[in-house]
Amino acid sequence: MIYVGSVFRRSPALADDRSGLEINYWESHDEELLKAGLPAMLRRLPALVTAALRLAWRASRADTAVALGGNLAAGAFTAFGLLATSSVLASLFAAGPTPGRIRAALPALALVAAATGLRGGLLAAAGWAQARLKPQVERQAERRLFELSTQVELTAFDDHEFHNAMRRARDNGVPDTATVVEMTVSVLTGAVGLAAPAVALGLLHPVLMPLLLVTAVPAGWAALRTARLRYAAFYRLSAARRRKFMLSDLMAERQPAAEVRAFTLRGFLLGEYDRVADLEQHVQLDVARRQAGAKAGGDLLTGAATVAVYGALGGLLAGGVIPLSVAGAAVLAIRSGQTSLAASMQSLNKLYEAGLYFGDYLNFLVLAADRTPPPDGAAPPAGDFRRITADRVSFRYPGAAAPALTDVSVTVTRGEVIALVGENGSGKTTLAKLLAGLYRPDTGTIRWDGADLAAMDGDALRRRVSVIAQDHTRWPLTVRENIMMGRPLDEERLADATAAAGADRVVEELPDGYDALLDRRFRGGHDLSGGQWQRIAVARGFYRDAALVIFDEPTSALDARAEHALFERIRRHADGRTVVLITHRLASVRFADRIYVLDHGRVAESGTHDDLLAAGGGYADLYRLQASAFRAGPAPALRTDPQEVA
Ligand SMILES: Nc1ncnc2c1ncn2[C@@H]1O[C@H](COP(=O)(O)OP(=O)(O)OP(=O)(O)O)[C@@H](O)[C@H]1O
Repeated sequence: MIYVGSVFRRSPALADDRSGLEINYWESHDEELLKAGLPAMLRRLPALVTAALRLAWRASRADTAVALGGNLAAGAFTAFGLLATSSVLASLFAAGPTPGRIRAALPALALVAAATGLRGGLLAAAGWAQARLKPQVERQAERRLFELSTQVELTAFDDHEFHNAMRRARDNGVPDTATVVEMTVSVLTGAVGLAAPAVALGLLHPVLMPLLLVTAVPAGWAALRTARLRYAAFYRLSAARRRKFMLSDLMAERQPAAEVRAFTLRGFLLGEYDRVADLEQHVQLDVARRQAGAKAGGDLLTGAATVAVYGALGGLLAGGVIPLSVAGAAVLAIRSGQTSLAASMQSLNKLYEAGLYFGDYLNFLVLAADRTPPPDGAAPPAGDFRRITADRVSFRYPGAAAPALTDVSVTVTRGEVIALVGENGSGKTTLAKLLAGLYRPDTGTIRWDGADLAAMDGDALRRRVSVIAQDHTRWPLTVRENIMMGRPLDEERLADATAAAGADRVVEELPDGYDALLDRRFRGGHDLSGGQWQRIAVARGFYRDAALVIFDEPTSALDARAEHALFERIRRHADGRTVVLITHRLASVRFADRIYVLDHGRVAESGTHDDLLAAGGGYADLYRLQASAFRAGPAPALRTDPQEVA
């Protein structure tokens, strides 16, 4: 079981039903983050703001400068406008006839109007720059993620921790990267919007400044508490949400639709859905209740603080500490400050929350960089290789209890056809992937003409190898793109590869030929049968101009005629390439130059077909069993003792 329970510690009655859908064990360190208090959160902010500004700067210097500069300048005009307002009020409240007082107030009034207009213009420019930043930052973050996800070593995808980190970074981290930048600018805007009236109040009378700040504490506490609760819920549900996505795919996607019906899985799947949805609902209701409590508490305290501030202002006025014009300007400044404060608290709330997801994104970048092979790998030997050797190679998948390969040694000489046979799970595919440089051995070495694969540039090596995987991908692309696989178009080679794989008839029968889109989810898309798809996959292998071609069960879905034609082509070394062939059809490997029989991750036997038959081991046993299927009479019993077979 991957998941361990924790939320039900508080509600044991639900434990039986919902266990297995809880927080993942590798997320336990994040709980520390959730428990962090307000000071810890505020301590986190400078790092967040710095990282966000760096990202924004890299995405667009001009937009970052305008967004920040515009807001700062607008803040200065706010303070200036408030001071000018105080002057206006002082003129209006002065003694004398009304027309004279109005005339005296006009210059200050003009300044207020100019400051307001300029502030509006600056805020509009800053807002536009902020809006332009968002897509640029998101694109940059997403591209970086895809650069790394397509570059990390293949074993990273077998590692649950990495996989989960990648999902979190992709699903939440990337969108929240833009939010972090957006909210950072908003928080800075809010801070300037708060600082401007604070400065204006300080200039009007020093005692007024602290009054504004009194209202900040309760609103800030409520906003941050709400964000923490929401984040806690996200973490508690991350495994459940993934399960729900999987269930959604199983119940509403085309591919499994037939099996859902054939196996009458509907009830089972809906039951699973209810189990996950129950947990989700339980956690969400719990969070909503606690968020409502936090908000109500925050509102109550903010209200009390506001009453206290206005009371204090009244007291100062009554005591003659400040004149009426200053009190009037102070009311406007406090109003303006409170509006900015509310906005910046909301932004702070969002920034903190998005910052946690953004932290996931940053963590993923570090994890992925650790798992990316160094870029300074050596080039594979020039020209065709003469020999590939695997020497006492062992390999264990991440988290697997037993090694998939132990002390395996094989040799592949140029131009040979090498067959890997053995029972299910004996390690054939794993060995083929190691030979192709997709995995690196834990111990032992694989060499191309003496050059160690471990020190070689992975991409350069893989350009020389063609792997037709057993579970090949059905790319939602056109037939042509499915065969070319990113290589440049060469019409003659395309026609050859298609014919060699027996895919020419498939292409002929499609109304759009090579241009047919192989995905029924799109308009005009087509689907192929399993065997037709396999022919396309084999054509892909032939199209690639590779020195080594690895066919992993290339004929499992082919009809007898196509299978025969393909093996004939491989047997005749039609294109002079070296082939590693994995198959369970022993009749088809008789012609191989050498056969390796794998058993529980070890090489149990090796040699030519005749050698192995003469040795009378497991291969001979299985071969006779398969051959008997085409003869009349009962199948021979499988013998476990090789001596007996001989
Ligand atoms: N991604 C993986 N993570 C963990 N274990 C794996 C993974 N892939 C394969 N294994 C395990 O490694 C062992 C060898 O698997 P491999 O796919 O190489 O066998 P195979 O001989 O190709 O089998 P088959 O004939 O069924 O294709 C098996 O025990 C399998 O369960």
